[in-house]
Amino acid sequence: MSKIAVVYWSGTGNTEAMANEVAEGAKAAGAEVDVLTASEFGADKMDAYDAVAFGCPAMGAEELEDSEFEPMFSDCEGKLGGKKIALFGSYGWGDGEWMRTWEETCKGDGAVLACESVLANEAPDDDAVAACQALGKALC
Ligand SMILES: Cc1cc2nc3c(=O)[nH]c(=O)nc-3n(C[C@H](O)[C@H](O)[C@H](O)COP(=O)(O)O)c2cc1C
Repeated sequence: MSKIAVVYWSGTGNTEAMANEVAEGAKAAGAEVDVLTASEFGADKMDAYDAVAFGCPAMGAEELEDSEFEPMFSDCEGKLGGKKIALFGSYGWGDGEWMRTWEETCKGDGAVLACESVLANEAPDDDAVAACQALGKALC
């Protein structure tokens, strides 16, 4: 059974809702899943998981949330080489630039992106919910 971490930051609940759907998808595919906030995770926990889903909304000016998520994620970057991961997050008025930048960072770190990243405009709609569940399954 694969062990998967779903690690997220969410200010108003949209990315949290996505995280819970990712977890449901992974559990339905038979994985053991831990859902953790950014402050509960760090590089020291990476080796305990076969795969990690990272979720963060677009914040700042098309950036990762900078007080909790970005420091945690930077800490994990040294452990991303060869690691199976997937990215998700909610956004508002932008065009997804934060996610494209984030994907490039992960590729540069040598991470193995298990599937397309999932973006939701504000609260996840039915399509985004289904895509989050599929993302969870893809990590198994
Ligand atoms: C401080 C702040 C900065 C934001 N910056 C962006 C941005 O650069 N691009 C964008 O598309 N949305 C931006 N948003 C909108 C959020 O990404 C959007 O509301 C998202 O659904 C929040 O997700 P959450 O509920 O998981 O916190 C910003 C929101 C806040 C509060």
